[in-house]
Amino acid sequence: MIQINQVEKRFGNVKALDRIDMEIQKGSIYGLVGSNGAGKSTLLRLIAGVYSPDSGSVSVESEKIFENPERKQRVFLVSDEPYFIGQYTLHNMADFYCRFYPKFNVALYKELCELFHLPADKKIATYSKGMKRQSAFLLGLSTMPDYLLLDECFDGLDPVKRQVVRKVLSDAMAERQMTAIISSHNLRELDEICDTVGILHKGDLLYSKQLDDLKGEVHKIQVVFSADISEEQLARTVSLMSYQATGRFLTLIAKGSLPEIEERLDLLEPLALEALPLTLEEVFLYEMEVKGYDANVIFR
Ligand SMILES: Nc1ncnc2c1ncn2[C@@H]1O[C@H](COP(=O)(O)OP(=O)(O)OP(=O)(O)O)[C@@H](O)[C@H]1O
Repeated sequence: MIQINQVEKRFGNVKALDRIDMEIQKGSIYGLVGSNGAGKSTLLRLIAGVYSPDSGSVSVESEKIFENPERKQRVFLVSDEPYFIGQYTLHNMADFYCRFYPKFNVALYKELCELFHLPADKKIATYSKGMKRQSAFLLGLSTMPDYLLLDECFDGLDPVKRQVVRKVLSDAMAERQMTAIISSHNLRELDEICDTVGILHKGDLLYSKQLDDLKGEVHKIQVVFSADISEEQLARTVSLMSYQATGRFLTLIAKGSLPEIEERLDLLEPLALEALPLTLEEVFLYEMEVKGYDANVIFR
């Protein structure tokens, strides 16, 4: 498990992280979302032990990570700007990593090269941006980390490659309880991959929750009543997050368990009632609006 307690990190007079508390369970795929400058890379670098916090603590399996070579061996950070040596091919990079990571898994590396269809004998400098990101990901995974930190490395991957990444990550989790943290600007990209999501905004962790819990808590319901029902009346009936009316045809977003919401709305004798699925993006949007944040600022 990764434990982050009251972590603060400043760069000069910029407070990149402001007393963050967070726990990331072993074996989970945690999505870290936030706009530019929210503090995602800083947080990942603190977890990887690249930075030390100005105050608070970052622990991996109950030991502080900074200046802890043994713990650092178990964490691998794939940077948002992956670094490859000058004229190296992917195979050259794999040989390089082999020297520094005793657990580097050559069989897995070769399997991943085939899965991603990467020309491993060509210079990485000639690869596209997406190919470089895939290369950094597969090299990182081949070092067999217990904790793989991925800084925006899926942004811009096509849907087929995202599926491959998802499968490879879930295999690693099933086989050896690997934990992954993926940062992104894009909730949609994380929806399919992650089981837990946290939102960072201007150095604050606004939210951290398991997706199943989150999606089970917020519901979109279309309902038609025979009589006029006011917003106030609805708000007294259910925990109303949003409300739109077109005549007597209402679309509401409500919080709570779905059977309970439906039962309560039934008391108002609707002519028709239907619950519709919400995307993760919509759920966050409503949650953030209720908390008084402008979701358009957070997710752009
Ligand atoms: N090495 C540094 N020196 C000075 N300021 C920094 C440094 N690293 C980060 N910052 C500042 O800390 C804040 C958080 O930056 P960070 O890179 O963690 O955000 P981010 O969420 O990863 O952003 P992006 O999505 O744009 O990559 C920003 O205001 C940034 O300018």
